[in-house]
Amino acid sequence: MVVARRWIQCKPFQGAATLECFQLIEEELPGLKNDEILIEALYLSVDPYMRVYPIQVDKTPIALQVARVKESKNAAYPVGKLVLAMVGWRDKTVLHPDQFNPYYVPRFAPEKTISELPDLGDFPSSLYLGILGMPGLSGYFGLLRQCRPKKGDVVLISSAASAVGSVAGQIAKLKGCTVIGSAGSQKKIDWLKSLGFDYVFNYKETTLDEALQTFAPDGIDCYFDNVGGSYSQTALNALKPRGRMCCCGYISAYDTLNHQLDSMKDDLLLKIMVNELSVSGLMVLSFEDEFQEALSEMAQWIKENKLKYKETIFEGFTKMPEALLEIFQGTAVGKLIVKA
Ligand SMILES: NC(=O)C1=CN([C@@H]2O[C@H](COP(=O)(O)OP(=O)(O)OC[C@H]3O[C@@H](n4cnc5c(N)ncnc54)[C@H](OP(=O)(O)O)[C@@H]3O)[C@@H](O)[C@H]2O)C=CC1
Ligand SMILES: CCCCCC(=O)/C=C/[C@@H]1[C@@H](C/C=C\CCCC(=O)O)[C@@H](O)C[C@H]1O
Repeated sequence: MVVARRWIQCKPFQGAATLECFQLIEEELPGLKNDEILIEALYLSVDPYMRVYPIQVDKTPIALQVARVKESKNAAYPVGKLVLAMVGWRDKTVLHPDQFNPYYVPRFAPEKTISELPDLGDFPSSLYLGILGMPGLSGYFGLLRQCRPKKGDVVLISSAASAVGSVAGQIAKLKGCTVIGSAGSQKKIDWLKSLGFDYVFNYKETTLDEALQTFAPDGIDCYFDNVGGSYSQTALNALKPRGRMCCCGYISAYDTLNHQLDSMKDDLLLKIMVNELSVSGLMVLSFEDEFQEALSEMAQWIKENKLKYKETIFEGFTKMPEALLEIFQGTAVGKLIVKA
């Protein structure tokens, strides 16, 4: 008989989570059926998103773990094999390696519970939960694909000492950027300096406004957001024209909520992040080099009656103010023109 332990959330979150919200329980595991395996956790990831993830399995919060096969009735999973398993806060689990992931949500969790460890060479297996796992990949793709840093750019990273932020900031350095990072303790500040961050500050002692006045008086080119809220509003305001922002996290809010994010459903940054929205500002003169090509294409569409137009023409130069007011009264259809 194998006894497993798992944590359950025994009380609802009401504001900041407390230890009393969790209870450790024991349960006897069933014997293995054909093709099943018994795995034992070696390392479990602890991630901010666990506080708000919409699914628990029998009240057990989500977690990815590095686990070792302890018993097996599946030739493909011999005893001793290491796997990544999204089985939650459990120390031992009996499962079929191909089972559907009970924590599955499209875009948020994979369909399968078990996945292979990446074949990357001789690294401690715990790294596959951090820098060589989801957090590291978040820093990598969030910075390179969404911030798109260029050599010489000024890049701001919030929660810069976090698993995600520390990767994003180091990659920004590798790309030749000037990197500003914030964190909440001197120990983290010292670590960031050792990583080569150009400027670091403790956001609990220095406001972002003050830090940017000193470190980036001309503004920033990229902002890698891990925190949301007023910090991110300030960072947004500091972005230069055509600056880029990655909405990666909103940790300033997770532990202030009841279990779900519903109470923040209209928050712009949260919606952009969770729905992975691409939002871009436009000032059309930025496309001036392409105007001739665009006008030729539209002229051809008009000739082919594929693109149509309307005009509302006010007669006489003296009608300018009346025409402008008309725009906001909105009764005229089509482009407003004054025939002088
Ligand atoms: N979009 C995605 O796919 C992913 C997004 N993320 C997000 O990245 C961010 C970092 O995650 P991860 O690296 O795993 O985190 P870590 O657990 O490594 O670090 C979290 C840090 O966040 C800071 N923090 C905690 N509470 C607050 C608060 N109320 N206000 C401001 N900062 C706070 C603390 O550092 P300090 O206060 O010292 O800065 C804490 O150490 C999170 O927002 C997370 O949701 C993570 C993984 C994937
Ligand atoms: C707003 C929740 C946290 C978002 C940032 C983050 O840490 C993402 C982590 C993902 C995670 C999905 C997490 C939560 C999505 C639930 C949001 C909701 O609408 O309820 C998972 O996909 C692994 C990390 O990439």
